[in-house]
Amino acid sequence: MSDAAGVYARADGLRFERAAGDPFWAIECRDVHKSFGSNKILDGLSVGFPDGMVSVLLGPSGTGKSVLVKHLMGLTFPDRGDVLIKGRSVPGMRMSELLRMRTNFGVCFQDGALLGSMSIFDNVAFPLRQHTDLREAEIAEIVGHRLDQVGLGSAATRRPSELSGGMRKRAGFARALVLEPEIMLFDEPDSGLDPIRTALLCELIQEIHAEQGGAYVVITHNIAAARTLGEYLAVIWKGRTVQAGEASDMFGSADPFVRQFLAGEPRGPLGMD
Ligand SMILES: Nc1ncnc2c1ncn2[C@@H]1O[C@H](COP(=O)(O)OP(=O)(O)OP(=O)(O)O)[C@@H](O)[C@H]1O
Repeated sequence: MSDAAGVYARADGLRFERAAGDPFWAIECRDVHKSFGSNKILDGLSVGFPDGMVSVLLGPSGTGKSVLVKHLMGLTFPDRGDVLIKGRSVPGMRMSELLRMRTNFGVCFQDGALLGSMSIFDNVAFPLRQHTDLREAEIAEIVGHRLDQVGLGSAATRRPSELSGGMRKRAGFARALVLEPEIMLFDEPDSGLDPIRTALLCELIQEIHAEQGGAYVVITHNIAAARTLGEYLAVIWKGRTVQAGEASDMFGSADPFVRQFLAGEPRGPLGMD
């Protein structure tokens, strides 16, 4: 792709404007193929996630969303095709580059993925102790700030088992933020939360994104959350992008699969199998 300004059309039909030298896509998958044995999972997937926006990745269960995320972080590699993070090819990176690149990702897992034997403070401090040589006083300041940001300032000394599911997710979010990543991935942040806690978590994600910027990618099956959070939506099915684009276009899509999926309709191209 050229670096010049202009309107570009992608393989999946999406058109976007780009200023000269502006890296529009923080993440880009180009014609990615991946099989496990004879099980073809990604079948020529082309999709991008823009910088500076909250994107939502949607698709039926078992369609390859988690496999796609593993490709983004270089935890697995395409059989064919390319994955680019900020324009750099992940499969082309040496191990040292991969490890550096991964510190630029903040990942929020469903249950927070906290270490049960450590306090919330130590969990959030963990990446700073692992990846920086900051002094403890500096670490304490950063951790305190992040815990305040997610509303857990008074829970620092507690263990993960003493927190609710929603609090654990927020603690995981605080931990994912401490290295100031340029890209944040959220794996079903709403899972197990009631609608009010989900709405509050969506608000928090939006607030922190508005403050910090960067590319956020949220995987969810929750269409209400997608509607609230998503500035940019990508719908994948059977290992390919059905449609991707700005939220307003996607919620008005004429594509029968996208319409069915975003409306949660039982009838349409997607059935039980
Ligand atoms: N390492 C692996 N080896 C073999 N098969 C795998 C491996 N990883 C994933 N798969 C298969 O790839 C398919 C897609 O899985 P994936 O977890 O990416 O789906 P998903 O879209 O994230 O689903 P869900 O919405 O239910 O989380 C599944 O059939 C899964 O069994």
